[in-house]
Amino acid sequence: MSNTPIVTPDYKESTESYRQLIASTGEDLDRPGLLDTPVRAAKAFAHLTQGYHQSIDEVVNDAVFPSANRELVLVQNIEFYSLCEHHMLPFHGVAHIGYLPDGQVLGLSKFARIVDMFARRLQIQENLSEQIAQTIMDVTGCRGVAVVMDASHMCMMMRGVSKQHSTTRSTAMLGEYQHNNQARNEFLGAVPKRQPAF
Ligand SMILES: Nc1nc2c(ncn2[C@@H]2O[C@H](COP(=O)(O)OP(=O)(O)OP(=O)(O)O)[C@@H](O)[C@H]2O)c(=O)[nH]1
Ligand SMILES: [Zn+2]
Repeated sequence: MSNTPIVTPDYKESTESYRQLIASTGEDLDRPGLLDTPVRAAKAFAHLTQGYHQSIDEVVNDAVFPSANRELVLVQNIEFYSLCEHHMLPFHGVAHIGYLPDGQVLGLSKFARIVDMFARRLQIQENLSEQIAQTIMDVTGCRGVAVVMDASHMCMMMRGVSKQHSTTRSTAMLGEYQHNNQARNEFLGAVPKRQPAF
C-alpha cells in the first residue's frame, strides 16, 4: 500500500493548511499515524462547514403543505453541532422550534435540516438561533416562530475559563411571538427544561 495520501483537488488547499498547522506543533508529518491526518482533517472540516454550500430551496425541497391548523407546532430536541466563529471549537446542544402556522406547514424533517444548514458554519449561538427563526418565517409565511437553543461551548470547557457545567440558552422570537405574551408563555412553558451540561 502506498504511503502517499490520496488528495482530491477540492481538499488540496485545506490539506496543505492542516499540514502546516500540524507541523507548527513540532510533530513529524511523516510518522505513520499522521500520514493521512491532513486530508482526513480537511474532509472533516469540509463536512462541519458544509452549510456554506447549501441553499434554502435545496434543503426545503418544496416540502410546504397546505393546512388549516393555526395552533402551536413544537419540534423539540433537535441536536446540533456547530463551530464557534471565535475559536473554531465545537459548540453543541439541542434546538427547540415552535411556530404558529398560517395556511401552510413545513415538513417536519426540514426543521432539523434547516438547523444543520446554519449550524454547519462558523457561528455564534445567538445568530444561529436568529437565522433558523428567520428562515422558517420566510419559508412558511407563519404567524410567528420561536427558537430556543441550549448548548455547551468547548471553548469554555477545554480552554479559557474551563467551566464544565455551564450551558447557554439563546432565544429568537419573530412575528406574533414578539408581542403576544400568551403565545410566548405557551411556547416557553412547552419547551423542555434547560439541559444539564453534556
Ligand atoms: N455571545 C457569544 N459569545 C461566544 C460564543 N462562542 C464563543 N463566544 C465568546 O467569544 C468571546 C471571545 O472573547 P475574546 O476575549 O476575544 O477571546 P479569548 O481571549 O479567547 O476569550 P476567553 O474565552 O475568555 O479566553 C469569549 O467570551 C467566548 O466565550 C457564542 O456563541 N456567543
Ligand atoms: Zn469560542
